[in-house]
Formats: sequence, structure tokens, C-alpha cells
Amino acid sequence: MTDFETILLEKRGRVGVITLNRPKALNALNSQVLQELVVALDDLETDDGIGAILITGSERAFAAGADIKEMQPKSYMDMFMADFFAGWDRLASARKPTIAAVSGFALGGGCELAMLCDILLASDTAKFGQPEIKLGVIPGIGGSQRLTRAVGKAKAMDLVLTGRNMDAEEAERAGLVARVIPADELLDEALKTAETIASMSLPVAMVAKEAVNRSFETTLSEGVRFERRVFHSLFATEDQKEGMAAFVEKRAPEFKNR
Ligand SMILES: CC(C)(O)CC(=O)SCCNC(=O)CCNC(=O)[C@H](O)C(C)(C)COP(=O)(O)OP(=O)(O)OC[C@H]1O[C@@H](n2cnc3c(N)ncnc32)[C@H](O)[C@@H]1OP(=O)(O)O
Repeated sequence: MTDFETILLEKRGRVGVITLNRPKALNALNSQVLQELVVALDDLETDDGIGAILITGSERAFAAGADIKEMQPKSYMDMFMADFFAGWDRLASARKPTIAAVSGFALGGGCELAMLCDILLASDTAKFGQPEIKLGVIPGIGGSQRLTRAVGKAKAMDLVLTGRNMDAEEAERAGLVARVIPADELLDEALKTAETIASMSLPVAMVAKEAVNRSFETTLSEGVRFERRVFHSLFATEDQKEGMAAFVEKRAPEFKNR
């Protein structure tokens, strides 16, 4: 097991749980957090025993953004040559289902990290925002794009241009958040959701995720064609045979992830 300093990695049955762990800095996302997150993600993605990945923070903060103190001294050339933030694309390319369980602040890069996950669950204390404009910058880990796709232009412009926060209820109404859960139940509920997903056929869940994500990248007709093709391909899996046989035989399916 790798030793991490800024995150915790735990395998709970078929669920991999990554907990951001820089409490003194409200889980601000620095280069070390990113490096460790990528190592943890690679581990969970290559572990056949893991069917879903849960990312969470503390009660006070999921993450209060990219680490401002790390960014402050950097020049344009530093940012450009390092392609600063490009490493976060690793999360976007995760093939297994990912869930963000957000309590407290999810600001700037914190909101962007949550949006990089497939399902965003929020506690009733969660606060979302893209306050970068107050620092003289704009979102840099996809916020201007993913937030706009999630909540539409009107609210994205409102949030990105004013830098204001929105609470969990507003975020749910706007379509950013799948469900709002009382703070003391968030982790249990998120784990239950992750366990439910992990109990399905992993290759089918991966294909389902890919099909939904395709809708953000292509036209409707191409997306529907892609869906139909991959739907057909699932009939080559053992798990489709098992899933449908189990229904007909009135029993629970036993997926083999094959
Ligand atoms: C990725 C990009 C390009 O999209 C850009 C970004 O993400 S830029 C960052 C966007 N986030 C922010 O602007 C939020 C910054 N934080 C705050 O506004 C406040 O900390 C708060 C409203 C979240 C909480 O306020 P409060 O309860 O008063 O706590 P603080 O005393 O301010 O914070 C405690 C401690 O954490 C440090 N901290 C908080 N956020 C960050 C951060 N983003 N980067 C680095 N450090 C952060 C804060 O400095 C405090 O530490 P000390 O200075 O006391 O050691």
C-alpha cells in the first residue's frame, strides 16, 4: 500500500474511498494532492475487486479550491510549460464510476473536482462556487465548461462572474447535484450508492458511463447511434446472459464482470 500524506485511500468491499486530507488548508488542492490522487486512482482502476470510486473531504470542506499559496508566485511561463492543471484530466478519463460526496466548501477547483465525478451527492451544508474572479483569474480545471453544461448559461454566468456561492438546495434545483442528504448521513448514503453501483456488472457500468458522457461530446443522432452499437455489443457479455436469465428465473443476478 502506498503511503499518502494529503489523501487517505481505503478499500471498503468493492468501493474505493479517497478522502482528501489537508484539514488545515480546507483540503486546498496542491500538486501533491493531485499526484497522490492520480496514484490512488490508478490503483483503484486496475484493481478488479473495485467497482466504484468515492471521493470525499471533511465535514467543513470538500475542497476550498486549488492551492492559492502554491499558485501565487507562478509566472505565465511556469503555468504554460507545466501545463498546470492538465493532470486533473486523469479523473475525467476514469473508466470506473466515480461519486463525489460533498460537505462544506466546494469552491473553485473543489467544485471542479466534484464536477469531474459522475455523480455528485451533497450534504445540506455544502456550498458550491467558482470564486476565481475574485482572485483575478477564471476557473482552470474545466469549471467554465462543466458548470455551464450542468446548470446552463444563466446560472453559470451568474456564478462565474460574481464569484458568489450557492447552497446545496440551489445546486440541486440547478441540476449540479443529484441528491441532497443530511450532513450526518452523507457518507453512509454515498457508500450505499457506490455499493449499489459496484454490485452491477462492472463492464456494463463502464459502458453506461461512457454512453452518458458521449452525450456531452457529440450530436444527438451520433450519440444515439453510439448507444445502439454498444447496446448490441453487450449481448456478447456473460453478464447480459446472467442478468436476463436471472429476471426470467425470478432470482437475483450474479454478475461475473465478464
Ligand atoms: C483551479 C482554479 C483555476 O479554478 C482556481 C481555484 O480553485 S482558485 C481557489 C478558489 N477558492 C477560493 O478562492 C476560496 C479560498 N478560501 C476562502 O475563501 C476561505 O478560506 C473560505 C471561505 C473557504 C473559508 O473561510 P474561513 O472559514 O474564514 O477559513 P480560512 O481561515 O479562510 O481558511 C482556513 C485555512 O485554509 C486556507 N485556505 C483556504 N482556502 C485555501 C485555498 N484555496 N488555497 C490555499 N489555502 C487555503 C486558509 O489560508 C487558512 O489557512 P491559514 O492561512 O490560516 O494557514
